[in-house]
Amino acid sequence: MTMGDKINRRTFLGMTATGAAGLILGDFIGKEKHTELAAPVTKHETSEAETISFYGSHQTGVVTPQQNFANIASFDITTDDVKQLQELLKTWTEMAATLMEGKPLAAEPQDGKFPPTDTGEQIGLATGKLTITFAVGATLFEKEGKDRFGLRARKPQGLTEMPIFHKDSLQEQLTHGDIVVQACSDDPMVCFHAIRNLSKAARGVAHLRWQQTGQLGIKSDGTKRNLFGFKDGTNNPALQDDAFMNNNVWIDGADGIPWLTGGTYMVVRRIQMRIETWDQQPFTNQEEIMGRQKVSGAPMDGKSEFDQPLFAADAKGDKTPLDSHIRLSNPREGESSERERILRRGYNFMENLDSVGRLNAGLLFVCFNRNLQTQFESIQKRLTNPKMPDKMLSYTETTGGGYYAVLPGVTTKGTYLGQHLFG
Ligand SMILES: C=CC1=C(C)c2cc3[nH]c(cc4nc(cc5[nH]c(cc1n2)c(C)c5CCC(=O)O)C(CCC(=O)O)=C4C)c(C)c3C=C
Ligand SMILES: [Fe+2]
Repeated sequence: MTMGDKINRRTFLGMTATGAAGLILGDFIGKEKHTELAAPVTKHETSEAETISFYGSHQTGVVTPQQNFANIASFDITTDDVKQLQELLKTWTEMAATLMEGKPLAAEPQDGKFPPTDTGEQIGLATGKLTITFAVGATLFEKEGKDRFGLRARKPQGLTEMPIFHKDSLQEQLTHGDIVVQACSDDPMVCFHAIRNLSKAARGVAHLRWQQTGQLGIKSDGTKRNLFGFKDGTNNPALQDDAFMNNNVWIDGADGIPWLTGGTYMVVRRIQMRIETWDQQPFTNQEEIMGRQKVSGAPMDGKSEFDQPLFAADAKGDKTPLDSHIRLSNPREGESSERERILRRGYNFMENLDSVGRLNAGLLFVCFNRNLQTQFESIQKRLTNPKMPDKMLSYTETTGGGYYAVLPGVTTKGTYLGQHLFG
């Protein structure tokens, strides 16, 4: 192929897969792509172990071992033309596959008279196991009573806008959105680059509604800690536990939403933590609030982190307070507790001071589950029950987030994210 040859989407994917050449994705949207073969580019130095394939029956970024950094961005669709929405999803599919491979979106320089296609700040960086996960909110199907894209009948019954729970302080500009994109990598620049370029490609069709970065401690072995200083994730299900994922995370034919088979539901909550107040609590109070020992992560009645706590039915001689976070999150009442279990995948956030000089920091809580109402909401309602709320609620305030349906994975090159939604 020579310079200036036209290539179609399938050729494009074939070429990026073999790393044959750099490409111009063109203006991405609304026009036929002027994908031309440009000068060969230096291949990014990415080792096999550092890149994750975009393709598969489930999207990545759910059961993928957690990378150290995240950038979650929520978009509002600004067009009411369903074709433009489909075109955006096609473009994002190609871009995500390319970005996750560690390839540039185009070989630069192109025509110097135009802005570059790829913004370039990732050049020379490894992908850091970049994953990009796409999910849709309830408003994509219906907004203010309007069937925007002819998709109303396809809305999963359980996919609502995230309700306001007791003590929530949701801010409109930090909440909901039509499509959410989660980029995770061991390099924060790579996350930013992904979101920035997806957003740039969406110009005129979708715009950013909110975005939130998050991070974990980098060089720690074992369970990472949250900003209250506790190990967070100890009793998360094992990522290799396929039986758990099939029962509690992945949506299948039995859920009666064929276009969502292979997907899951994602909950995002931007939870502000009242760090200064927490830091004044005595050590033992902190442990009683959480229901775990702070240094080791062991249960109150255990010795090491992965010991299982024993909750006595009558709470006599029981060392884990009834209103502690872990006891309310998981009362361990047999089968019903097992069915409720979720997969958590959150990150810490630390930003500038707030308007009254407090540390603006907290937990970007993310979880995945197969049923929003019988899993996440059931747990959340116990934690926020005004009769016996989670003690930790006095030190947290949720300001944003949303409910989203994670689209099934893309199995075949040439097909695109959410394709079955329109079928
Ligand atoms: C509704 C779901 C949950 C929210 C919201 C939530 C917020 C939140 N959690 C912590 C810190 C910890 N959580 C821990 C355990 C835990 N949390 C939830 C659910 C929510 N947490 C569950 C289901 C569990 C597992 C309970 C169990 O099975 O034992 C822990 C303990 C260690 C662990 O198992 O991960 C900590 C610590 C914070 C700081 C927070 C909001 C700011
Ligand atoms: Fe928790």
